[in-house]
Amino acid sequence: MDNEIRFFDPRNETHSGLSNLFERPIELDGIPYLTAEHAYQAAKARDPQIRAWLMAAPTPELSAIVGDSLTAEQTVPGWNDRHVDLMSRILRAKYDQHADLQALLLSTGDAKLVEWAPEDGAVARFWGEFQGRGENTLGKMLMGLRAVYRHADRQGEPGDQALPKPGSGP
Ligand SMILES: Nc1c(N[C@@H]2O[C@H](COP(=O)(O)O)[C@@H](O)[C@H]2O)[nH]c(=O)[nH]c1=O
Repeated sequence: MDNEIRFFDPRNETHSGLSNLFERPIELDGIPYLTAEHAYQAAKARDPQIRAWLMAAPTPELSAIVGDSLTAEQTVPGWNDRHVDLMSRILRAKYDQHADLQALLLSTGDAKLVEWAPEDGAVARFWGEFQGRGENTLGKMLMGLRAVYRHADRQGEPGDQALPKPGSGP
C-alpha cells in the first residue's frame, strides 16, 4: 500500500463521497435517511423526539454535532457495543445503493484510506486520524468494503447479488 488518500470535507474534495456527511440519501431497514451520518446519529438517541430531530437535521454536520453531544442517559443502551456494527451496515447500504460511490471507492485501488480530521479529539482519533495518529476505524471499514466489492467484481457478479444484504443486525 504505497499511497494514502485523505478525506474529510464532505464537499469540494475529490473523495468527498467517502465522507459519511456526503449529501446522499440512504435507506436502512426500510427507513430513508438524508445521509449516512443522519442514519448513524439518529440511531444513537433514546428519546423518539431527539431521534426525529437527528434524522431531520438541516445538515449532516448538525446531526453529527448534536448526536455527539448526547448524554449517556440520552443514548440508547448498549450503544458502545453496537455502533461499529451499525456503521458497517450503514456503509454497506450507502455503497450498495449508489453505484457512483461504489465506483469512487473502487477507484482508490490499494491506497490507504484515512478520515483525516482537522481537529484533535477522541472521536477524530477513533473514526480517523489526527496528524497521522488514530485508529482510523472508518478508513479501515471502507478498505474492507472496497475489498469485498473488488472481489465481487472479479467474480463477475453484481455486488448486490454476491454480497449479503444489509438489513439484519442492531
Ligand atoms: N467527516 C466529518 C466527520 N466525521 C464523522 O463524524 C462522525 C462522528 O461520529 P460519533 O463518533 O458518533 O460522534 C463519524 O461518522 C465520522 O466519520 N465529522 C464532522 O463533524 N465533519 C466531517 O466532515
